[in-house]
Amino acid sequence: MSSNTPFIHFLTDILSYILILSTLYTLGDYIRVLRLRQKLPPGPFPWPLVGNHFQVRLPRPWLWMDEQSKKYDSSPITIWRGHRPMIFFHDAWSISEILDKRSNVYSSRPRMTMLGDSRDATQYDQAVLPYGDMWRHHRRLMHNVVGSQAVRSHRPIQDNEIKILVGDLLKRPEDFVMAIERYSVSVVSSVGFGRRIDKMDDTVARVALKFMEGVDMAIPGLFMMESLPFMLGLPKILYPLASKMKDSSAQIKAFFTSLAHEGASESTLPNFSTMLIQEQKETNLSDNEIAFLTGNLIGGGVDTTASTTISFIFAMCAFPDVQKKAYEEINRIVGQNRMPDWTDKDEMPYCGAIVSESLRWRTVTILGGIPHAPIRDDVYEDYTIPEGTWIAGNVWSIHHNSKDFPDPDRFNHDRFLEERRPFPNKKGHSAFGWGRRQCSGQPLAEQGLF
Ligand code: HEM
Repeated sequence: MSSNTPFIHFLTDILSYILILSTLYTLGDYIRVLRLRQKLPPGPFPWPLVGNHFQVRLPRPWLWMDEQSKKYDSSPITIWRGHRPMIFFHDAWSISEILDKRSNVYSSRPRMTMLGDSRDATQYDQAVLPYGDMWRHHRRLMHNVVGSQAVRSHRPIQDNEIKILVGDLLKRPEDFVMAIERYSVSVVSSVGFGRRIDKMDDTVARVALKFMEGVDMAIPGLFMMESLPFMLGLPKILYPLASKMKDSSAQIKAFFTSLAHEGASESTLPNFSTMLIQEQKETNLSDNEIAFLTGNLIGGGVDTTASTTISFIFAMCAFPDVQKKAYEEINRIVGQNRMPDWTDKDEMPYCGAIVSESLRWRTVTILGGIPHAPIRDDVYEDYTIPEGTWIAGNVWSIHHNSKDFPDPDRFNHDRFLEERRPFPNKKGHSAFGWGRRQCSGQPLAEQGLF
């Protein structure tokens, strides 16, 4: 008999224990999921460990969810990311009931692996911070730079950048996407760091393009790590994405920290970075928080505004009758000798309605942007929603509901002009989210889109 035999026995015993314990854990966990499932809105049957990860139909999961909502005849449906539930609402009224009317409960964020932990953002980033003092502090700082009063001071920046954009579009119409992206980056970079962007090969513009890849992070079914968070700790050789995320997040944070310090010390124009570095002297705002606050201008403000503008151009090509009406309005109110500006807005209802319809027709934050979470267990209809549950709106379904938006695929700005059909908010659409977590940059985005 070999001298290795006791060691081999020992190893086999250990492996058997590990196997038995993992099987028991998986079984116990699955029983917990199945019990919890009975108290939640309906949805497809989850598998052990991975939940519905492999059932979500990509690349457009909002269409699959819409089918599920119809199949179960329910606005809220439950999809499982691993053993954690996500509830997606499919009409404007039920999501508003929860996120607007119960905003005292539903203004936190769920723990997220991709958008939060993998970017080391959970403790520092306003967009994913749990509801609390730090989030309120960040929200107030952001409001000081892109709130409805503050954005008036950015009009000259937007006005100049729009003139350059129009020039670029006239010179090279085939490059319209790049011209619009440059415009969007330049506006937020000027506001954030006092630094204009001339060309798309500028470093800030390249980082902004990288950020655009990040919009998918809150889409269910795309990243296994979201269903199995322990994968974030796996070594590079087993799961390269985890290390890649951590490395690129460290680089992006260092980049925005130095850009903010540079903006505060070198730019002669008033900017957000100057305000934050001053705030850092008076409060305990960390460099990490400054990196995310300034980075959010780029992360939140570039792709959203650029994509909405691009959708608007597509709509004008596909629906020339709308374009004709807008052109007539501009000619009537502004004439041929100057550009429209914000003082004309009240007299240009068609153009205002076209902005709203662009945000509705092809909403960029199609699954509501970032999910909300309740700060405690809550009862909604017959369901008990546990604290921390991922709650989001399927904005594709909400904006394609023919009861609220008849003939929804038609770009019809008249729906924002006519006698308003009832809608849970005054704007008549849900592109900017709900309740206390509604988009911070909405005033800047709307001012720019007009
Ligand atoms: C068309 C343009 C935009 C759209 C459609 C949009 C949409 C959204 C949506 C749906 C959310 C999530 C809201 C919720 O949780 O209920 C959000 C959050 C946010 N947006 Fe925007 N956004 C736009 C432009 C901007 C701009 C220009 C900025 C910054 C200058 C910005 C900064 C943010 C921030 C910081 C949050 C996180 C808010 C929080 O958690 O407190 N967004 N946005």
